[in-house]
Amino acid sequence: MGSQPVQFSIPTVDLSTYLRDPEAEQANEIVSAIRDACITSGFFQITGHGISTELQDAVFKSAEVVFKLPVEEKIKLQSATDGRGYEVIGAQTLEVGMKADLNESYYVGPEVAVKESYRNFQYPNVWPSTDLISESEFKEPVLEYREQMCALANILMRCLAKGLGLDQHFFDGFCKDPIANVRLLHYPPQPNLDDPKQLGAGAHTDFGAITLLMQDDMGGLQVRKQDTAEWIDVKPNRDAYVVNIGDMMQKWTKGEYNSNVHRVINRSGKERYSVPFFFDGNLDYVLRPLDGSEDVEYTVEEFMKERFQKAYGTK
Ligand SMILES: O=C(O)CCC(=O)C(=O)O
Ligand SMILES: [Fe+2]
Repeated sequence: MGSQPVQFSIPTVDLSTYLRDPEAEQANEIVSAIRDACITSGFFQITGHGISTELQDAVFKSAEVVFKLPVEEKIKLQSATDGRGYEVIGAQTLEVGMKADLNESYYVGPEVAVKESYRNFQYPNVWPSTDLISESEFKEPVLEYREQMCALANILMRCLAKGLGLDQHFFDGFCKDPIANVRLLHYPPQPNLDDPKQLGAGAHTDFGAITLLMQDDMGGLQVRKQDTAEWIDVKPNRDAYVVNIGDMMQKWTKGEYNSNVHRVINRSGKERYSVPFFFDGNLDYVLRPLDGSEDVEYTVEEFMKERFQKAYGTK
């Protein structure tokens, strides 16, 4: 027991027992399966998460509706600030040396009061005119979804804390009033399946604490198995969230939890939709090394600014 090295895996874990009673004996098995995933692949899938199919369908529908708008309407939904509203196809090239990523996306954060100036990462949302898309078709389901995903992320952070041998409430302060954004993503089919330089999303790691991804049935997400340099397909499962560890959590845990490289190639011949939810914690939270070592402390805001600067030279 415990002496076998943990194998690379992307397990599917049913969270329902944990949700019913986090103190139950079986809940410990869930915590332990999630820990094994976090220390190897950095990826796992969860079913039994409690988010309704109706709400998920409504969010996928919102994505379809917004991306079907004419290009001249979509570009009006771009924001002057990063991380909100529409982003055109090819706006990002996540992997150096590759063609621009073949996706378009739309970012939604929490609603904020109108002000003269905004703090980093706390910018106002951009909404399509209600002449184009009604609030009940877009704004309402996406905001409701964001709320529910925050609650689910909070629960997962408790599992992650337990998996590190910490009190389950250890991350509660980090989770309060978090920077947490929904990204609606649309990947057109690859025009040329033999072009190795064209990816839907180039190889990258996520920046924040954890990402919870809802994906359709098309497939295309791949995770890097570092020891063999293989790309492992993440099996699409409409009922599951793909959860992965981000760079902030990797650094915070001194590498115990793994922020792994992943990419997307839409080989399905059809449109692919996915909806990552990036959970990055409270901007003012001070990240202290979990092993109690005397490293410098830094806030979530400082970490995220530095990470964005490294990737895009902005902020
Ligand atoms: O669309 C996907 O499956 C993954 C998207 C992703 O990795 C990201 O947006 O960071
Ligand atoms: Fe990602």
